[in-house]
Amino acid sequence: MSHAYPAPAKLNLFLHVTGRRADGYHLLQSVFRLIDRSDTVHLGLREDGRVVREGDLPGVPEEHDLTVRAARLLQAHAPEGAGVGIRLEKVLPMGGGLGGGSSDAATVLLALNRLWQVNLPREALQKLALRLGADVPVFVFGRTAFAEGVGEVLRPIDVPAAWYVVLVPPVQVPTAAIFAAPELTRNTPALKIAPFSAGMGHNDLQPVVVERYPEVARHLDWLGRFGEARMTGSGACVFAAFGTEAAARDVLQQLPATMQGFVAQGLDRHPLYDFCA
Ligand SMILES: C[C@@](CO)(OP(=O)(O)O)[C@H](O)COP(=O)(O)OP(=O)(O)OC[C@H]1O[C@@H](n2ccc(N)nc2=O)[C@H](O)[C@@H]1O
Ligand SMILES: Nc1ncnc2c1ncn2[C@@H]1O[C@H](COP(=O)(O)OP(=O)(O)O)[C@@H](O)[C@H]1O
Repeated sequence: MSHAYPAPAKLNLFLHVTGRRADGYHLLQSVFRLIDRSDTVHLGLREDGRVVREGDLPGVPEEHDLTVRAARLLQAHAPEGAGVGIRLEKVLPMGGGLGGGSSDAATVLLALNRLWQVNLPREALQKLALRLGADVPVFVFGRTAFAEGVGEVLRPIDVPAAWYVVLVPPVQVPTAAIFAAPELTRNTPALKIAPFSAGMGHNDLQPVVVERYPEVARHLDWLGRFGEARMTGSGACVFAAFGTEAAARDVLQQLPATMQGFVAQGLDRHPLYDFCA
């Protein structure tokens, strides 16, 4: 018997690169907003101590799959014999800046924390999450967050209710290559945490991606006719915020046949928020 758990996407409402650590990782400031567009992670408990991926994820071998790695990390804290079969229903585009793979991994941590009765507190689970990637802790944190460090220093922040039009350009952007670009601005002055306001900040990765991926530029230009259009994370997806669902749907309806997109609502809480204390 397997159970289904949602893994929601995120948007970076802004993303500033404020510096670089000695190990090459970049220091960021960002507001992460979860949205109600999700992958689904199916988990079936096993008692033979094995973590098994069921089904294929094109381009991602089982040993690299963040969900498999997440389960194996948590196993160190689980009772003898705890195992799981993992099947993913992907909706979120890979390499889209929506954090799908990271969210899948966080969902595995949150769900197995309960199913295996590991009961780690949230902070400990966030530390494990960081070992999987800079983007994983925020999904365990589970609330709209002002992020610093490499994305792991998280504080809750209030953001007004919003509906987002998200466009999915038909390209995958490799995160590491964008951070490594010589022309990337790495010295945006650090902000003090302040009340969030619409249109606040910018995305330092955006000009680098726009220059290299004309499709991202084309999608930004189109969406920019209806609101402030911005890229999330290292792209390729772009979004704009609207005050009502009707306004967002009206824009999506006008999307040309050569583009793909969806409407999603901002979430104040991860659907599995209560899975850890
Ligand atoms: C840019 C962001 C913004 O939320 O999102 P995505 O576009 O990936 O969704 C994240 O910082 C991405 O986090 P994540 O996708 O987990 O990245 P990781 O696997 O940890 O790192 C991939 C590579 O990107 C570079 N990297 C990543 C994060 C960071 N703060 N500085 C970096 O320089 C490093 O070269 C690293 O090897
Ligand atoms: N379970 C997974 N789902 C998606 N991608 C994964 C997964 N495990 C590892 N990856 C790798 O992580 C990369 C980034 O994926 P993802 O988090 O979906 O996008 P992004 O980081 O751009 O938001 C993928 O291109 C893929 O190689």
